[in-house]
Amino acid sequence: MHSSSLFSFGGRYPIITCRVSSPPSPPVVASLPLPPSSSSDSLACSLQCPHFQSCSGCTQEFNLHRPDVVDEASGFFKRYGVEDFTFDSCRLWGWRCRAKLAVRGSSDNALIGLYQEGTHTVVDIPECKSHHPNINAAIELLREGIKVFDVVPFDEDQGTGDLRYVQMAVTTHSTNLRAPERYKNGKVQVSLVWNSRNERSHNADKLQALSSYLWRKGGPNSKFHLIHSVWANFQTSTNNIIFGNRWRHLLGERDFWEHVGGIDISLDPSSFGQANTRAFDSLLWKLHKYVPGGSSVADLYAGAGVIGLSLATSRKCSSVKCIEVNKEARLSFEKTIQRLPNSLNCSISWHHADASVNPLSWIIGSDVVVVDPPRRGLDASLRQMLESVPSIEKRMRSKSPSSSSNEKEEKRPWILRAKELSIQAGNKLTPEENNTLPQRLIYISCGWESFKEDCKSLLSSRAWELEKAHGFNFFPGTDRYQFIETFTCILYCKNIIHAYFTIGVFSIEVLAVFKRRVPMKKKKKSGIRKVGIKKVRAPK
Ligand SMILES: C[S@@+](CC[C@H](N)C(=O)[O-])C[C@H]1O[C@@H](n2cnc3c(N)ncnc32)[C@H](O)[C@@H]1O
Repeated sequence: MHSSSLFSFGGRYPIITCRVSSPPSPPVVASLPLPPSSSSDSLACSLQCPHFQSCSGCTQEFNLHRPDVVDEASGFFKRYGVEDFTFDSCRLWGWRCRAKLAVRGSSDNALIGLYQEGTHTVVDIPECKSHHPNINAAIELLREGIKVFDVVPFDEDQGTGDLRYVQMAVTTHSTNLRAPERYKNGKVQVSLVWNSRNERSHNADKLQALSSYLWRKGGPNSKFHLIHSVWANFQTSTNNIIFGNRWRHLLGERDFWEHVGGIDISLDPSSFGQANTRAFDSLLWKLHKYVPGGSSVADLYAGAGVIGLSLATSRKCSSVKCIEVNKEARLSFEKTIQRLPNSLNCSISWHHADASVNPLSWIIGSDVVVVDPPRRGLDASLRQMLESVPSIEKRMRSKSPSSSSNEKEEKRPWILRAKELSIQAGNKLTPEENNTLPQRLIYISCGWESFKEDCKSLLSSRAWELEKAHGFNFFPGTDRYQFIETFTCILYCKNIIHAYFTIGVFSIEVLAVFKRRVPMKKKKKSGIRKVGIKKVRAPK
């Protein structure tokens, strides 16, 4: 039983609960609207992690439920007319269900963790408080296996060793368990990033031995079933990119299922997955409210299409079009659609395409466009197109129906290429073509700094106005400005010159809803001639 200290903010604030105990803890759903902060709250909601300060993962020790950026966000949205910004503090510990960790050191003393800020020194983090507890348990099992089979951790300077990184992903979706038991009993998919070209390379026997060990000690026939599956990724490059292109499923279940936003989603180890599963689920349910039933939706920066597919199901959309540049995500999309309800009467498509190339072609015919870009924010061409939606619409209206672009044979090569790689699903096979442009834009952002710039730019175009904004504590404890090396490959040269730039990494994920701005009608001239008005000074 985990002792907890519950406290509440009386009066105009609803109850917020925080737990003092270590993870695992049940979901902590708080907020709405913003909770105040006091010194007792900050202590109760503190990280209590032994690795704080040595590990670069977390930078905020206290007040996890209310990161500093929340005040800034609330002020920002108020300036743009949103008075009721809300913040959901979500689960504060044990929230990370997906972690990529470097493996360094020696086989007797493997260091499995993150880099120290601004360095390439790996800090071991066996008791990380952000990790789902079963990730920490799987790391310990891996550490044992490394020792038993003399697996050599990677040496960055020499480019030698066997194991470079490990990705641990937890699925909390076991329907064999009662719902409250599922999170705690999450199973871990382990992906070992192996320093070789393929499974036939010289150190392949160690890979085999290590994965069998993990399965024997943590698989379904062990005392504590911890491991969902084991995968290998092969990477020999000298740059800092974690994964190579070659993946192999070694042991356990091949498919990895999670349940968010009302649907089962399949996530391959190679495709993008949210680290904070429960916070993402909260965001999706909030998002559903802003999409009218029966809408046509364009989901840009779609990954495996989780957002679009959850909307298709819950909002009974007439069409959903997902656009994603990483072709690896396609497989997960294909699996996910197989588990959607048969009754779905929606035209669903996924396109392998760059949203920044001719972005208009992706949003035309949609009522709602959802964008979920990486931390750097929207691609400039997409933002500019969204800003010119009113003028594009005007031009389209003035064209005669016979000259409509839909009736022309499509010749643009980037559209043709994306069509070749697209998947069509759902009962309704062809979307009803029309030339409408979206009335609503929903921006999901993991990059607060870039979001502010995009938001200011969208609003100053006078095409959009802000309707609502919500914040979610996706990465509790991580608010900071981070130094990023610009030329990572030079680390492997002798006379290293490090070049850095800073980016802000904030714990907040923003859901901002924009609606089309209704232009003010020009007043008609009344025909009455204006006569001069003499200003009369008010009597003192
Ligand atoms: C923050 S993730 C969101 C993924 C997805 N919406 C989800 O929640 O699972 C951003 C995604 O955008 C994709 N991406 C990046 N640049 C892109 C571009 N120019 N066009 C299309 N997709 C892009 C990335 O591959 C990544 O999958």
